[in-house]
Amino acid sequence: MNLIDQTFTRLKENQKTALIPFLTIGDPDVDTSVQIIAELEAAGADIVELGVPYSDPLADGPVIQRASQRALKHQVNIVSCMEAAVKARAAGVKLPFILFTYYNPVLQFGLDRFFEEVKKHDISGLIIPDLPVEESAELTRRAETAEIHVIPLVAPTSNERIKSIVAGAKGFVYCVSSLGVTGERSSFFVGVEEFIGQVKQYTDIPAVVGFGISNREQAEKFARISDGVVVGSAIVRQIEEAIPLLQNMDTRQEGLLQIRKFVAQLK
Ligand SMILES: O=P(O)(O)OC[C@@H](O)[C@@H](O)c1c[nH]c2ccccc12
Repeated sequence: MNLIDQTFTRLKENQKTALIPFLTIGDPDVDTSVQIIAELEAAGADIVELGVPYSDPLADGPVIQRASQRALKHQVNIVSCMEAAVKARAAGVKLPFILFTYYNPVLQFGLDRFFEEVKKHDISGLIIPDLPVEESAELTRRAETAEIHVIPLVAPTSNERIKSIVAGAKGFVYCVSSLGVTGERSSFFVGVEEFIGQVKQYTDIPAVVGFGISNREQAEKFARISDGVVVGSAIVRQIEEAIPLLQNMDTRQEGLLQIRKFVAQLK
């Protein structure tokens, strides 16, 4: 059974909601990312999104754009991100890994080789926000063969398309809480509760909410109406602010603890 499914089964039995952090792998470097993944688990994360840095992150706000730029400075690519998953697993991290990547790096890599590598590197799920509709059938078919879940994203404006987007979906459905790009927000799409209710009508798999969630109050609000909450930019900002501490051996532990504490208070 896919690790993502196992995780949601366990959470459901304990009436808990998933906390799913996102981080850009290679920011500030891959080995630090591996250590941060261990901190995220220690802080109570249930699943982690491993972000592949990309030069043209259309759907990302400034915080994740800056993180991608820092990672790309030392040529972090899709394989380094998969290697980070293996290193984290070797370090004892039990969390399911979702590889988050734009479609272009996958295309460059080639689907055959991509799925060989993904399978070898203990990846349980994929999120590809700009996956072209005409490509999704082929990619989903290959993913299913490799027992990897392609997580669909639904937006508040998806309306009648929600049914077709979530039909046959595996893992969970990623409900985007607001229009626009990723980044901390003080308000969300007006009808976001109804939107999540709509999604849950069309599917039995967990409905997870992301975009803009940056503090405990917001996380609690969405945890009450969904099966999981994704937090990215707020955590990536914590990493960005901790970089001076992380890059000095004397203060590295303090930097890691700072990140862990921020995530723990979300859980
Ligand atoms: O950063 P936020 O606002 O907390 O949103 C989660 C988001 O970072 C993560 O899931 C993600 C990063 N880049 C994306 C692009 C599209 C959709 C989702 C994402």
